[in-house]
Amino acid sequence: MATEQCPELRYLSGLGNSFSSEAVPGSLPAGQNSPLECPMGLYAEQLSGTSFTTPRARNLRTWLYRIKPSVTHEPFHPRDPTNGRLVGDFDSRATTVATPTQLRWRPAQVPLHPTVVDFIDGLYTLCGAGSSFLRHGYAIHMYAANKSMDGCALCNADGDFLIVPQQGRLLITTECGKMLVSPGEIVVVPQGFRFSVELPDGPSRGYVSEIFGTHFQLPDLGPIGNSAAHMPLSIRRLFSCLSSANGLASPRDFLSPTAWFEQVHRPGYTIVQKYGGELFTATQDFSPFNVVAWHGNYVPYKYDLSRFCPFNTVLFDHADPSVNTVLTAPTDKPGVALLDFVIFPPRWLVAENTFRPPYYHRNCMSEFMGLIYGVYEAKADGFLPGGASLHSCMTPHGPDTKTYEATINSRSDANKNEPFRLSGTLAFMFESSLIPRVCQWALDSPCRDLDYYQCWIGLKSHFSHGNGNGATTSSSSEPAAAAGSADDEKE
Ligand SMILES: O=C(O)Cc1cc(O)ccc1O
Ligand SMILES: [Fe+2]
Repeated sequence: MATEQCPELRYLSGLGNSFSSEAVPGSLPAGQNSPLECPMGLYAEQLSGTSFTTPRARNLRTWLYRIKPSVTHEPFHPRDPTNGRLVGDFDSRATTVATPTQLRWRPAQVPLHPTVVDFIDGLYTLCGAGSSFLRHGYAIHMYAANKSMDGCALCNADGDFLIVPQQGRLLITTECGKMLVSPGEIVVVPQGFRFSVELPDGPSRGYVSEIFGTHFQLPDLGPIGNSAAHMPLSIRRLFSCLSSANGLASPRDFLSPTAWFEQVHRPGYTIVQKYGGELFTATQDFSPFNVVAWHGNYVPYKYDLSRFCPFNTVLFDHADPSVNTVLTAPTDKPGVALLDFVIFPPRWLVAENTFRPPYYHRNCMSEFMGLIYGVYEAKADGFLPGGASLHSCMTPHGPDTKTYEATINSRSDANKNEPFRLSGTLAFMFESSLIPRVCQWALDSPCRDLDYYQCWIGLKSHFSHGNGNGATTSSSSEPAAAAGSADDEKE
């Protein structure tokens, strides 16, 4: 359905807010959640995103006022045909393997007519860790689809979906209302919401991260938000625009839907329940999008990544990518994420005497990357929009040979320290403290770039010792000439 046919697309602004929305004035009960009789004869139903006993600051739940309750359906059965490429439990060796190899995939071909694939059948897992049953872990999926879901809704009992469309818009109908999500935006559909995905542009593909047992939140701003807190008041006044808790993603740019419902008799309407990574179906004779009013703080939301206010170094050295975390799903360990969603948006690079592309590194966290458009700053070749890469725990990675050589060769340019605007690019990373196991079908995929390692093989030694004889010793008493000249340039 095109947007022009959706004048009802209106949003509520703010992340973590308690919202109220009614599609018909007067349909929301006043002053209580479950009156003896709800306005207009509606049923009250609570959807809990956290345990009843979760402390108030993190407690998430929404009250839905609907024409018929969700429970009115036939029994669940394993779905036939099953998708077969979804995993919710990575502790089993049946479908996944451990590999420290650097992995990269070319973009998946979106199925072509006459093959028809909707969002449910087009969704496949690449890797993940932990278990949806144990409420700890995550899965990384991708989707490639060419047909709107019709007569069915998906309900993910396993976790929250963070969907990153790369090609084609998604018109997502949820029990809270509708959202239109374009490439360059992301959408979060929390655990348990029934939703249906239409493809107004036809062929579509994108990335999905799924988290088990927790929810996304904004990262703390720490010294970014409090940067002037320790300064004298007079200075703080001067910098008043910088001293409040701003920067990165702002809560008001997160948009949630407004109540929308349909009252239709739909025999054979199918609820597809993703439960433990497996799909089950149950039929009912009405649309699940029958919520006339709702209130609460457990809601789907979308976010336009161009609203993100990136931070970076303004003098020297390369900031760690965590500086541009959009959303984080925490673990119980402070500062250690179950899954961070980080972006590499268009921005100014201004660091002086600095290797500006990402550094070479090995990370105790595991990094899955995707590219929405443009060229990623560490990969001159081979990492394409719609493609993906995985560098697991302690697997070395960094700029490809072409990027390294181009950067190093620019050291003699007169303008090497000039500000440079990185434009027309949007990459992202799902970064996790849990080590992923990789699905066998992802390793065997025709999209797998088996030559990925070659992008670093050409990196040659630039080591120059000064005495020209090429002999190497375990230590040197000579000062390093290159380091000395670098220091000279600093001030
Ligand atoms: O590996 C990557 O490309 C992601 C990344 C980017 C960066 O600027 C610094 C560290 C890092 O892991
Ligand atoms: Fe990295």
